[in-house]
Amino acid sequence: MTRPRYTDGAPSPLLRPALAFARRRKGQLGALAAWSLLESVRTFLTGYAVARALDDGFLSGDVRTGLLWLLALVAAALAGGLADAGVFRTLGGVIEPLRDSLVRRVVRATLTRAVTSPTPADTARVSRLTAQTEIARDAAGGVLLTVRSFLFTSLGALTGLAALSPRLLPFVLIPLAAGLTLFAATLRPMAARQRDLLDADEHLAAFAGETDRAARDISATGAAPLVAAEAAPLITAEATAAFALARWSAVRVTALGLAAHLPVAALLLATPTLLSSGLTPGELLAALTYVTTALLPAVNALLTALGTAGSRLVVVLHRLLGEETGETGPPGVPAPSLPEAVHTAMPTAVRTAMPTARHTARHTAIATPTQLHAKPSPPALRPTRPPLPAATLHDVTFAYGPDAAPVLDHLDLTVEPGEHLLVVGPSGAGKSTLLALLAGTAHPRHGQIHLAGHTARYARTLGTAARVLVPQEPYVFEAPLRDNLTYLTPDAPAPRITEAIDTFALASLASDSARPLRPDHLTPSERRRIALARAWLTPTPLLLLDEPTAHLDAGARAATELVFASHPATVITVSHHFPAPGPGQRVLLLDGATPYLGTHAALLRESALYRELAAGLGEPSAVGSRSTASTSSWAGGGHAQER
Ligand SMILES: Nc1ncnc2c1ncn2[C@@H]1O[C@H](COP(=O)(O)OP(=O)(O)OP(=O)(O)O)[C@@H](O)[C@H]1O
Repeated sequence: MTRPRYTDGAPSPLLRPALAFARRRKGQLGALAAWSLLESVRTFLTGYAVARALDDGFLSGDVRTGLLWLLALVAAALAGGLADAGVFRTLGGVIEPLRDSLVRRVVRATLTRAVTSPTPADTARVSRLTAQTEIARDAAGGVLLTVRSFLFTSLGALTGLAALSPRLLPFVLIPLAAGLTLFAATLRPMAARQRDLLDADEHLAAFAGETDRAARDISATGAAPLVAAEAAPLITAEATAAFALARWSAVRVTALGLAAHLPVAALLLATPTLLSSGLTPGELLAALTYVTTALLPAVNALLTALGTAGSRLVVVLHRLLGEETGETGPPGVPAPSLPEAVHTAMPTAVRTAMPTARHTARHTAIATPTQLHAKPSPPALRPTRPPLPAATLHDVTFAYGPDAAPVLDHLDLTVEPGEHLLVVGPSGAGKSTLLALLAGTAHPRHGQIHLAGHTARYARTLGTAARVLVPQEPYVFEAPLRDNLTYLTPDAPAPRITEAIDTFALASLASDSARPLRPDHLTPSERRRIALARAWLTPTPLLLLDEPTAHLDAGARAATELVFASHPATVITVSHHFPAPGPGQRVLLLDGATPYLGTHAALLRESALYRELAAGLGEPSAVGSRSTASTSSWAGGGHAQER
């Protein structure tokens, strides 16, 4: 799934709100700095008092002076305690308003979206995001506390080192700077890797959940190999993301070693040189005290806090502030809610070869009968001007297996919105394969397929909002007729369901509304009519019908052809039977080597195979009548390829 790639770790999107917040809280931040300065004093004294106690006191035989400096150490510890109390008291004044501000922003954004968005409001969003503000509050508190502690502890320690002897500074400053630089370099890639891992984990978990729920359907249709094939890349993606994150974690450990441990080693190694150049034992011990009791823990805490709470804070703030601007989903489509994210990873075999039980937020309100006769408006895909083609295939090649001969070979095709395309051809020519590619259940070896501008792979995650496939073997499950019909549109209004039952002559199966259907007791015609009615009930912009009239008697066939002929969606129908192409209606003839696209009349003129099919398999009356009615030129659409 393509999300907008927030460059996690990149401060720019968060910097402005953070600075604005800091400006508003200048007073509290000033108080925090004042208390923290006391912490610097404590750190300063921690080393300085040790040096003086040794050099001026115990090593010079002046025990009293030594004890006085030790007393200063105790006073420093007490001052540190005071500083800690002050810091925690002041911290609340900074962090609580941050939480309040985030909650306000999230609620405002959610309510605004609920009022302005045509899609149903996701009321769970408020509580979900309020929980995220709590995470932001905790993480921000932790990060602020640790960064502040590091800065003021370092200030105290470095001032102390400079006061003891400026020669000590390079032994600490150089490795510290190197370690922190290396750590900073890991922030952005590591945040990105963390996000990758989170994404991969979410996709895999959602896929596993849906697979579990769809287990019955998967086993009923023998779709297990397809599901396994779909799971494999998700598992690989998660493993790859975890390895990448582990590699960056190793770099981070190196950074910690450089910043925190190398100064100790450097000081120990340089001890002879430092002592011989005039440094006193007290000063050396004080330097080691600064490094081991102040700097090392502060650096450790800083890197750990930034690596964990910091990353979490960046991700959560991106989500919260992205929520406010609506930047939480792929560009060009509405932001996905959780059910859609789940639907995204749903096994395709269950989603399209069989309809899914899950109704996603992308489904718009069911069209009324009058709306059905209006111009189609794709329910979830944002309108664009000029309208995008309903479907395009660009240089598409597909074969069942790496060594198999291609079923479709470098096929180009453009289907305009609202167009009704008929696909014909001899058995095995690849008609069902073409529908599978459009539905996203098969993927081309080469070339691109788009539905309303979205790749077929992505479009399939939109479910019925992108397309509905009625396969050759319609799927009916053991449940009452109504459940079977509303499988794709659970909130279909009762009058529409009644209309579907009438239109597809299903009244005999609806007499006992609570009685589950027994799929094995249904005739092929009944199964097909149920699947057609189910598809007809959806407000999908693209219907893919594979042999919709197979097994139907003449009356049902005529009714079906009529109802789909006036359907406002783009309809691509594969049929051995010629359902009387209308004037100007384009027909795609697949015959393996040379697919032809044109009107019925043009194909009759140009293709012997088409004439043969029309004469042998079609309905002579329909073909005959239409052949005189069709006056459009060859390849009338202009976009399609005549090959
Ligand atoms: N799952 C599959 N594995 C391997 N080959 C397949 C598979 N499905 C179809 N084929 C082969 O691909 C070719 C195209 O099949 P497809 O079902 O798309 O043709 P079709 O034109 O729809 O045929 P029909 O009109 O008989 O339904 C055929 O040779 C078929 O045997």
